[in-house]
Amino acid sequence: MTKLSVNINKIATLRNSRGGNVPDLLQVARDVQRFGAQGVTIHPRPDERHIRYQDARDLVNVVYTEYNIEGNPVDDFMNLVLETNPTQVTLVPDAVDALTSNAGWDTIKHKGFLKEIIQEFKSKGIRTSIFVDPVLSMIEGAKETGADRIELYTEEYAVQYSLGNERGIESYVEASVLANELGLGINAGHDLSLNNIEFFKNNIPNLLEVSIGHALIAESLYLGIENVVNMYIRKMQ
Ligand SMILES: CC(=O)[C@@H](O)[C@H](O)COP(=O)(O)O
Ligand SMILES: NCC(=O)COP(=O)(O)O
Repeated sequence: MTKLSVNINKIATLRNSRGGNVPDLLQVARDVQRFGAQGVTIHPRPDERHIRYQDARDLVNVVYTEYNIEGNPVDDFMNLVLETNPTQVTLVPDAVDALTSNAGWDTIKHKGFLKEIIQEFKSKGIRTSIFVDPVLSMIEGAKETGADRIELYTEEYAVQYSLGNERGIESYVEASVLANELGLGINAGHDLSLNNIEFFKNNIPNLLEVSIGHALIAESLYLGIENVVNMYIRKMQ
């Protein structure tokens, strides 16, 4: 079964825009789990533009499904993850000023760095995932880092699918076949949506988790968040 982990970054974006607590991030986290989501994802960035570090702490007692914290492993992020002890940490090579995540790790160039960090998280019982492009050498490098899983960076898939090019899935299928052979778990995320999720899910062998936020929250403005969560779950059955 492919688990849906709802990324609630954009709930925090809306909340922060007025400085108060509307929408209530913790209540949305409770509700998406009640609606059937099997996980909650956050991506606290150094500038705390949406998710604040305190949100990550507050969510520890709210998330009873799978808690996934994503981010660039700078010292503050490392300390936050070790303090909150989530189900999973997903390492993302984001620049501090990046508008959003826009690249996977070079798992060959950064193998030593990643190995050390991953070992530290694993020693605390935290499942580790690294954000990668669907490039075979990067998948092989990911295995060398000792990561439990990869998260396939799906922006390019989403772009190609939106242009009607279903062949955009091919590199992701090849990467997934290799990951399965290497014993790496497969997660995926970035720009997945109600429009493209079914084709992706049906073509990726042993896809364990998708983390979806931006499109899901936007779609919920029209269709309602409970309805949208269940639409994703039905499309992945
Ligand atoms: C790694 C990934 O693709 C998501 O975490 C994405 O970075 C969401 O971040 P924003 O919500 O800041 O765009
Ligand atoms: N890891 C991807 C994620 O958490 C959400 O990405 P997006 O759906 O906001 O593009």
